[in-house]
Amino acid sequence: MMTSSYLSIPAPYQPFEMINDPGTHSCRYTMKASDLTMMRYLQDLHQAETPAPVAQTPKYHTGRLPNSRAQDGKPRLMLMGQKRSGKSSISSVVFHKLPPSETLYLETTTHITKYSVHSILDFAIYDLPGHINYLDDAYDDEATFGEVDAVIWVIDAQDEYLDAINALNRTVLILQSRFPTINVEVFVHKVDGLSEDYKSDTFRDIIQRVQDELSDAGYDNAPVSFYQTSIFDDSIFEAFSKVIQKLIPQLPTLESLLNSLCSNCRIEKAYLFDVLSKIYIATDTSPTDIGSYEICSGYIDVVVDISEIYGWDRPTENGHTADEDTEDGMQDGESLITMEKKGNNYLYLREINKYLALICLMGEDSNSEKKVLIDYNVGVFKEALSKIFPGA
Ligand SMILES: Nc1nc2c(ncn2[C@@H]2O[C@H](COP(=O)(O)OP(=O)(O)OP(=O)(O)O)[C@@H](O)[C@H]2O)c(=O)[nH]1
Repeated sequence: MMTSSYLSIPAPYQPFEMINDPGTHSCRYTMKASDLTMMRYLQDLHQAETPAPVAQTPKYHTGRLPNSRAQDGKPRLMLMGQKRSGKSSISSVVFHKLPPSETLYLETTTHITKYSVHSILDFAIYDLPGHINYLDDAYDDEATFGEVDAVIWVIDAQDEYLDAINALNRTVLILQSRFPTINVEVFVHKVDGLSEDYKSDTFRDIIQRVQDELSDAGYDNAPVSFYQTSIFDDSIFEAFSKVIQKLIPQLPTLESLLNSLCSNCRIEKAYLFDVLSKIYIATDTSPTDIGSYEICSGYIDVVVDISEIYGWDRPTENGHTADEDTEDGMQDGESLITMEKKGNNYLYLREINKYLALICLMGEDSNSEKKVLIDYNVGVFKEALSKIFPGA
């Protein structure tokens, strides 16, 4: 991979495309329909901010956070599962950047541990000790689950998992009867040590056992999803991204903005990343594959490392920077990287605000000569985001 990375270069703000006119041997500038489409999105945003009401009840609640007693819009997630299934390792790797190999030395969790994540969407993760049965009569369900938006149930796929499934089934049935709005996210974890065949057999078996139990109890449409995860690759970040996305009320708006950006700028895939956690809070609706996520997340690692050396203070809300010597015009970090093996393809990164970065895998016909136009459309996208997340 050859890099042509130019961090810290201010993005030109150019709404026009230069068109060569062969008849007159002259150039003219024209505003493209694509720009107008993005403009229209921007103008419609005040309506788009709240998802349109749907006739049928959605399968998942999409961020209205019905359990939040505090009404602060902050999602609360709970990590549950048998002891040694990998709960603390997951939160340490994803949110504290602990190298996966060092999770070997993590001590058993003895009390509920809270991790607060400060991002575009502040959220809290509670790590529950695996040896305590919270469904026991000694525990108050309302106090434990009353404010939770999603339960992440971790199953160790390398271990005997029948007990874990029984405990999960009991929990899901109680949640369905008492807290039906809580999303249950099952992480079939530690799949790194399994052969491909055994991995997919185990995954299918776990899904089947949970679904059978649910449909026997009459809950055919329970909000339960399954993921194969491991802390030794990007699968844990991908799974967490999908869990968090379900709790973002603005997701439909973000997706339609990204779709529009992709079609107007011939982008193959666009991700909106929370830079520090490497969780993507939205992507366009074209099919996702772990390969493109891995390329983008690797790119973020490189950019974060370089920014630690060459970065600058971002302007605060009143437009001043903590370090007033910062050059004028350096508002957004941006970077391009060329992937030699993939012909003309390149990756485009643009900082959106102090938490978010947009990363795009550009399509074949979107060569870097069109960068001015892409910059312009990304500028419009960024403006739209500042309306969706005011104050970010
Ligand atoms: N192979 C493999 N091992 C993992 C993975 N995730 C965690 N582990 C290992 O699993 C062991 C238990 O991990 P913990 O995170 O302490 O488990 P826990 O669920 O928090 O355990 P309790 O605190 O007892 O509830 C550690 O030795 C980790 O290194 C994974 O994805 N793959």
